[in-house]
Amino acid sequence: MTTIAPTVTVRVLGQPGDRHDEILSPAALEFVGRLVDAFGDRRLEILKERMRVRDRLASGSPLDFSLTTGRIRADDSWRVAPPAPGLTDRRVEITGPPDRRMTVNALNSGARVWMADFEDATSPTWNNVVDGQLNLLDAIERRIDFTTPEGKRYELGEQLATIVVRPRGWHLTEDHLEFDGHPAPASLVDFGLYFFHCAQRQIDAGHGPYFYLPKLESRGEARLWNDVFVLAQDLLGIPRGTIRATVLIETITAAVAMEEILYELREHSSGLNAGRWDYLFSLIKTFGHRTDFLLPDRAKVTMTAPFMRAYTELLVRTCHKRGAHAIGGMAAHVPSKDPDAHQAALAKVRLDKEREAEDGFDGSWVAHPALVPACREVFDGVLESRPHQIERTRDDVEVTAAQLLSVRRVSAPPTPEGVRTNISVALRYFAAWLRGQGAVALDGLMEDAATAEIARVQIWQWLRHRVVERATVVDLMEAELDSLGAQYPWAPVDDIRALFERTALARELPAFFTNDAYSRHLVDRRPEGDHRPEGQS
Ligand SMILES: CC(=O)SCCNC(=O)CCNC(=O)[C@H](O)C(C)(C)COP(=O)(O)OP(=O)(O)OC[C@H]1O[C@@H](n2cnc3c(N)ncnc32)[C@H](O)[C@@H]1OP(=O)(O)O
Ligand SMILES: O=CC(=O)O
Ligand SMILES: [Mg+2]
Repeated sequence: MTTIAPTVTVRVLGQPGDRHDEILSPAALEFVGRLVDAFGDRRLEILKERMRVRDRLASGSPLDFSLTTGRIRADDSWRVAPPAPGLTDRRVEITGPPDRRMTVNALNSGARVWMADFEDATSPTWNNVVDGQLNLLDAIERRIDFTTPEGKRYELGEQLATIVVRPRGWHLTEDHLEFDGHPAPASLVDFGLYFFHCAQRQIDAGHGPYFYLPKLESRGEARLWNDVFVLAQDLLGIPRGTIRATVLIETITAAVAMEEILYELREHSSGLNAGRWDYLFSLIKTFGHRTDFLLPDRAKVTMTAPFMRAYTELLVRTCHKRGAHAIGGMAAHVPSKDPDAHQAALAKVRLDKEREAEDGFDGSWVAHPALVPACREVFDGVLESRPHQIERTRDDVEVTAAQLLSVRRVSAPPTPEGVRTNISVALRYFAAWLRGQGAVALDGLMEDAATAEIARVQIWQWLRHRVVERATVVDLMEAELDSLGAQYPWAPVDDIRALFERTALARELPAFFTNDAYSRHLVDRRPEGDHRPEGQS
């Protein structure tokens, strides 16, 4: 146990791993402790406010752009900070968890930016969290090169992507670190450890400490992040305004506060990203009880649906009006070893990126190195020698809250195949997540926490509206669990069933499956000081 001046005590409850002490140094923990001390209570208030808003919307309050912040939207004089070094040209951004191989592969991929992800693509086991930080530090120090036992060499090239770290969202805790007896907010752990170790190193290397901020639900959450940035910079003597953060607009309540979110973070903002998968999840979670929000099979809800177009058009307009980058989202198709399937996946990704580039986005996300060239070619075609198209203000775009919510136009009951697919995806993804893998390719699609959330909340919604029989879902679930158990003898089938029952089949819809699964399955509750490997007693 360490005491952090003047009052905060920290306990590291996670089992020690190789070189973890380099990340969990007393000075780094003191720094995180100061952030927790300053902002822990405000985070709790924010979580309560989320519940209040959710209850209000569930009981019929209308969702709209706020009247009280109308002056922020009407004031044409403010802009966000200019693009920071390494973030001017963002035409291709690759995303992925910061595991060691992927860190090297992503940095070498030819993408301009690598979004190193502790949120949707990471299952936050203690090892993944601390090793991820170590990999980032090693990559920045250029000491990450290694050779696998099979003889495959991984080494950083000359032209590397700019690193942008996505810490976990405000809803999660890091239970392996306790400050004054309370689990630490996971956001502050991921942000704080990276900032402490890497901010100055990134500045020295000609870039800076850059972040993606996930799952924000309001302007107040953006203000909280901005205050975290101000204190973090002050504590380390780094000039204010050095940090840059791109906010994912991936909740329906954030969609009606995009401009306010940019405003709160304007000194540190590097734009907005259209996080389409969590956005769909948020729509179903918020309005799933309403029959006019009955969405069809997941595969049928595409980015050309009018309510999704309203969302992306508004995002581009808002960003460019304020001098900020608008970054596109993730097309879920991933490369395949089958040549025909591979070409089909490439064509779908290309189409998605073409629409984004033509709509005015300044760059977009890909999930795999083999997709970088397709995205780059599309944006090269539109941007030519310009680094972005921020000057293309979309004054032609007018989006109302009603358009963002015009789901009824695509509303339809699911097909039997759609039901089976969602059950199968959710269960197989849960199996991977419980094993420590936060992103997987299933049936040619990238699946991560956001896409799996859609799968499970759709099942909940279809049951609630009785467009699917409970007995059918239970039968399909058992059949899928049987095949999962046969294919992967290691899969904890009973845990996966119980997780699905609690998060998809229960009457009340839990806000995130990850809170439940984390506290039951990823938290290592062995007594402090018991450092025997897991499974040995
Ligand atoms: C909704 C959202 O939030 S989207 C953002 C969050 N989600 C993500 O970031 C998912 C990113 N993508 C991935 O994690 C992976 O591409 C997966 C899991 C979907 C597929 O990974 P794999 O099954 O390993 O794919 P595959 O076998 O084709 O990989 C080939 C090589 O490319 C590498 N690779 C694949 N995807 C990535 C990536 N995103 N970043 C870096 N390297 C990658 C693999 O490590 C592998 O390298 P190796 O040959 O040196 O071992
Ligand atoms: O984080 C991205 C998303 O689509 O969700
Ligand atoms: Mg997301």
